[in-house]
Amino acid sequence: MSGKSLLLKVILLGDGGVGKSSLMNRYVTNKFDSQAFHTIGVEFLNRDLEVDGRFVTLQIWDTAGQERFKSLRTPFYRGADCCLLTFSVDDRQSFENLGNWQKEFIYYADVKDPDHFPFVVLGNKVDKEDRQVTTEEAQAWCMENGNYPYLETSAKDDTNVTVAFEEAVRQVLAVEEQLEHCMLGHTIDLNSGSKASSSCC
Ligand SMILES: Nc1nc2c(ncn2[C@@H]2O[C@H](COP(=O)(O)OP(=O)(O)OP(=O)(O)O)[C@@H](O)[C@H]2O)c(=O)[nH]1
Repeated sequence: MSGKSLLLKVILLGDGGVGKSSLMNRYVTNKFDSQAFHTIGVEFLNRDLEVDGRFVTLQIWDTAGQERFKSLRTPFYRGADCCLLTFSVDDRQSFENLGNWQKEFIYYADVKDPDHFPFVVLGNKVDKEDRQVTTEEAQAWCMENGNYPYLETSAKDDTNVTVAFEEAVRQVLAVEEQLEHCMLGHTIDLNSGSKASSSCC
């Protein structure tokens, strides 16, 4: 891949066993392990991609979802450009815990402007038949909690996995573009001597 690449850090958060490591491994190595072990602390893998003409190196951080590993994962939240809040559609509790993961991330990543931070929500394991969370209620949660994009994935079947990581990149690029737009607006307004409009930043 040629051209200057933008390094983006995305982080996968969610309950233990929802499939975070499996999503990362499917995306980066195109492999799936039906006997995957729980993650201890954090792990990361890189993948280069091109989204809408931008070259990006995606650094994907996979965290341990089990509560006992909280102190090992939270120091790695800072500097993340996007957070993928993940639950498993066959595990209602993992869906109900999404709000806790969102709060934990905002606190430990020290997000200054949570309303504009790019979160993406993933409902994983859609290949399973014993579903406990409907698409509609997951979409409703996303609407109510920040109007986040929602994608249903399967690391096992490779459903929407690439789409999910590309969506994370698009969300980050959109925020970046908005910031650039606002800064440009301020510059123009400052040059013309008028008060800068703050409608978008
Ligand atoms: N059927 C199905 N099983 C999956 C899928 N994704 C992951 N699994 C299985 O679910 C189990 C847990 O997957 P992991 O990827 O280790 O889950 P995790 O969220 O990383 O778990 P922690 O490391 O404990 O936080 C493993 O047995 C996986 O094989 C999926 O899309 N479909």
